[in-house]
Amino acid sequence: MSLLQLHGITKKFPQSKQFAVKDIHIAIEEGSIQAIVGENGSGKSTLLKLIAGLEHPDKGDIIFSGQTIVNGKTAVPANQREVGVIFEEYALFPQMTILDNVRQALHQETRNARQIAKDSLALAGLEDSFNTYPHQLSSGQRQRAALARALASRPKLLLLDDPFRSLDTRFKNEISEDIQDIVKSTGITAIIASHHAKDALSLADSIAILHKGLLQQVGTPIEIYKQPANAYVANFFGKRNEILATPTEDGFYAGFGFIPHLEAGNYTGKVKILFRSEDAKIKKNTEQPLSGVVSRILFYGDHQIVKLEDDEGKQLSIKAAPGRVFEKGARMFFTIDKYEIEEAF
Ligand SMILES: Nc1ncnc2c1ncn2[C@@H]1O[C@H](COP(=O)(O)OP(=O)(O)OP(=O)(O)O)[C@@H](O)[C@H]1O
Repeated sequence: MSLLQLHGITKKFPQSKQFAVKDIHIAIEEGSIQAIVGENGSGKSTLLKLIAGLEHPDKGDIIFSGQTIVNGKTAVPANQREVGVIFEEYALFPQMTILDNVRQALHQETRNARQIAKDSLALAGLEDSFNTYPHQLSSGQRQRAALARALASRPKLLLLDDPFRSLDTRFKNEISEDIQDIVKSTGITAIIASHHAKDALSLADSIAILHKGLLQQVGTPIEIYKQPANAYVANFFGKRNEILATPTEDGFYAGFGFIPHLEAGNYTGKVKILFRSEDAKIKKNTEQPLSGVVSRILFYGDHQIVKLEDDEGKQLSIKAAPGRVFEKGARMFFTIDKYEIEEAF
């Protein structure tokens, strides 16, 4: 069942020429983690603010937990929506301990506020730091404290705006796993905005991609990665190789050699062959119709990327196992297991 539905949400700021978000339709399942990803300025924060009630859309409706909370000019105020937010602008108060920071987020009349704040901090993994001040915490711990503060009032929906922004990989992975655990154990629904595509792939149940305020695709991480709706989405999750090729009856000729393809004859003009570095394989067998000369080897610990060049200096990248030894200048043979074809012009 959907907890949240956006219907045709559109917002343009008066000072701006472009729409911040335009005609957004999306339904978010209860208890799920929805990632909203996109480059800087794509409209992620605006969308979260519209959901939180911190901005009002020019057009569109929002239905939250079965109730219409935004409809034309009318809207339920932000403080009456059961939404917890983690925005960079709402940093922790530096002069308060983190326990007081979390308590302060609760209603004054809340009974057992101290205990609730402690429970929230414990849920966010900060049971040993109640009396510390924000400056005494690491950036990862501060992010946890912000999480505890947003969770304290037990919202139905948690909005996190780029929670990994200033975290290094270790903290990022830890917090990412904790957010997953917390969401799944409390039943809270979370929407996480991030400009980092890879974080979203491992964390979210569903991913929505925004580009210049327009929704490009919504789907599971596997759908988005394996069946991108367009070239923008495909490249957002890692730039694809692009080889220019000429069709013949039974395949395509490219600078790297021949790519057999039974329906190549259906194409009249030049095409682009598009594939990810993991969809090609370097072979020991030298009787492959595709080859290139190693121009660069990039080692990443758990894998390496080998760049091959054709005779005209055009490059492509192939992912290889970390233990394999490659030599710059050597000719390597390869296959492309999965690719897309696009008309070039
Ligand atoms: N208060 C505002 N006044 C005017 N323009 C704004 C305002 N807030 C956002 N914008 C504009 O709306 C567009 C979307 O901005 P938004 O902050 O939502 O993007 P974002 O994807 O969250 O970017 P980032 O990753 O940099 O935070 C941008 O062009 C931005 O300049």
